[in-house]
Amino acid sequence: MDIIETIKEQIASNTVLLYMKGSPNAPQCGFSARATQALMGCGEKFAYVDILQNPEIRANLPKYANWPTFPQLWVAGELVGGSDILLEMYEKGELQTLIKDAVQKADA
Ligand SMILES: N[C@@H](CCC(=O)N[C@@H](CS)C(=O)NCC(=O)O)C(=O)O
Repeated sequence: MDIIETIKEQIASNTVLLYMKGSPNAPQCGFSARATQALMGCGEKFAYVDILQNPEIRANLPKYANWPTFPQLWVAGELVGGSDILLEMYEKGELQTLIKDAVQKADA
């Protein structure tokens, strides 16, 4: 499958999806570690893709997303942002609401 099709499919089939370096249990970058912590604090399940294991995604997602770096959080098919944005939203309680609402809608 074309790599952009793969990315689209991942985004479409996972309500909460984090593109990151490493895994939630073993993040390989401080930005990915902080994003994971904020997400875990939201209390919902989330999927992840380790871009260190997927060099083609690492090379192509920034262009597709128009977002240059990792981590990238996608919720309900939309890019939310990277670690700075996630932490800011988490502090305000906005990330929790966004994710809970999206998961509820997806389950309905
Ligand atoms: N301010 C960004 C910082 C993220 C960042 O600088 N990520 C770098 C280092 S992990 C990155 O993805 N570089 C491109 C790459 O490694 O492919 C955020 O909030 O997420």
